[in-house]
Amino acid sequence: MVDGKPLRIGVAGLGTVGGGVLKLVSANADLLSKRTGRPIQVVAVSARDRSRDRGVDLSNVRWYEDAADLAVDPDVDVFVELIGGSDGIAKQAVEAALAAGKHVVTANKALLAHHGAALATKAESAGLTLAFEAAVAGGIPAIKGLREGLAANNIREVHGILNGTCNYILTEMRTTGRDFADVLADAQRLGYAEADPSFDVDGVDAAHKLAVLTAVAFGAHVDFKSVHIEGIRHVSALDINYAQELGYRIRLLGIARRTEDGIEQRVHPCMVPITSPCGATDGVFNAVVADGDFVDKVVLVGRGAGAGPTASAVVADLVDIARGRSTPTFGVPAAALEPAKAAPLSRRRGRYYVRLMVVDRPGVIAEIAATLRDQNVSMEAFLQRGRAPGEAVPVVWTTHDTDEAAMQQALATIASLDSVLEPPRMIRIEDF
Ligand SMILES: NC(=O)c1ccc[n+]([C@@H]2O[C@H](COP(=O)([O-])OP(=O)(O)OC[C@H]3O[C@@H](n4cnc5c(N)ncnc54)[C@H](O)[C@@H]3O)[C@@H](O)[C@H]2O)c1
Ligand SMILES: N[C@@H](CCO)C(=O)O
Ligand code: NA
Repeated sequence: MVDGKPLRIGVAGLGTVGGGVLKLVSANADLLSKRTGRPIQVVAVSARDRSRDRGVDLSNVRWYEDAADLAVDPDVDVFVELIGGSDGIAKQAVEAALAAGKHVVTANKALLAHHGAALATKAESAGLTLAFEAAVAGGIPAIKGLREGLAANNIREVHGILNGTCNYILTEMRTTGRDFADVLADAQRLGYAEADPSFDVDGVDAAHKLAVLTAVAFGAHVDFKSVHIEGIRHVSALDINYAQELGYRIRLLGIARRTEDGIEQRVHPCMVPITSPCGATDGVFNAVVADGDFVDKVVLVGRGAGAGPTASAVVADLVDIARGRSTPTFGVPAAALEPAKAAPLSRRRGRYYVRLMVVDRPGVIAEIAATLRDQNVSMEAFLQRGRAPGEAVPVVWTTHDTDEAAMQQALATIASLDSVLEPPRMIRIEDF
């Protein structure tokens, strides 16, 4: 219902994203009002540090020490949760807002990954909107793109670069040779990283987003616990250089696919062709690639983190609410979401890159080749550069299509060989 009355917003959390939302709502006030037929006004906020200058005049805005009190303010129409965390105050305040009849907009993928289905049920049964465009792939309209734009399709697969911090780190390591810790500190300074950056580099943040994206893509229950998760801590400069030589980029990807066994969900470093959509997406940019049965492949690329892009997504959700538009939270009503059925990663069939550090002595390669033969793993390319008799040298190969289970078995055997000095580094190759 659009009646020209202001849409009254309460914002909890005024950090990177909250600050960005305040700025956007103020800077583009006229535009938003023209587009929705009513002003969007921030009337209340809750934040830890009242004295901090956020570059926006908050003198006429109500302050709350406790976000849960803001959530039930009778003069707030929409509660915007930008605090973060899967439980604690964020969950408590969102639940309080829904119970008090407020629409909720959140950027909190951790909350949605753990409690998305339950919160959607609460919102829908009260006729309220729970919106979260900012939670997945920052400024990219990935949720709306899938849920509204591709609503006519059976989605076969969705994959993408879902963590800006990791893509920024991998890009900077390749293009500048800087080391991991140094680039991560940069990403934190730029407002890309999570409060606990291990969520970024260990793949957990991308897995939160993938679980939410999967639910929207397939109309299935959010099933975070079934996501296979590996992060980027083990990706070395050596691997990044070998990837380049082989025609690939290393990306942390989230991949969700419908298979005969159920829905496969995985987050791990991948090698993808340099010219593929994900291979060509550098820096803090994210990419989301969806494959629908009628539309075929659709690619969305944009900034995945940072104040401006994330605020853009939060406010787009506010525009929907101001216009009175509503869509089932995950594309189908919460009661009709398909029960989670997870396909195991052991059923993956595909190509692999492997790097070993071995003692440079005769017979080592023959031992490795014998292990691969025993597991029916077929080598595609093999690289060994330079000689350093008696010392550690890298040995790299790629495989033809191989079963994950066979690959894991071969790697376990290879890891136990005396001549292999470090745990084997394996990166899955995806020829998207
Ligand atoms: N930074 C990004 O690029 C980005 C992008 C998409 C989504 N997100 C998500 O947005 C949310 C916020 O992220 P951020 O980067 O702005 O984090 P941030 O740490 O910069 O901001 C969070 C703010 O919440 C405040 N806060 C903490 N506890 C509070 C409480 N009890 N009451 C009120 N305020 C409280 C903190 O003081 C802080 O200012 C998180 O869920 C995050 O995952 C962030
Ligand atoms: N830490 C997240 C923020 C965006 O959700 C990232 O780097 O992608
Ligand atoms: Na988004």
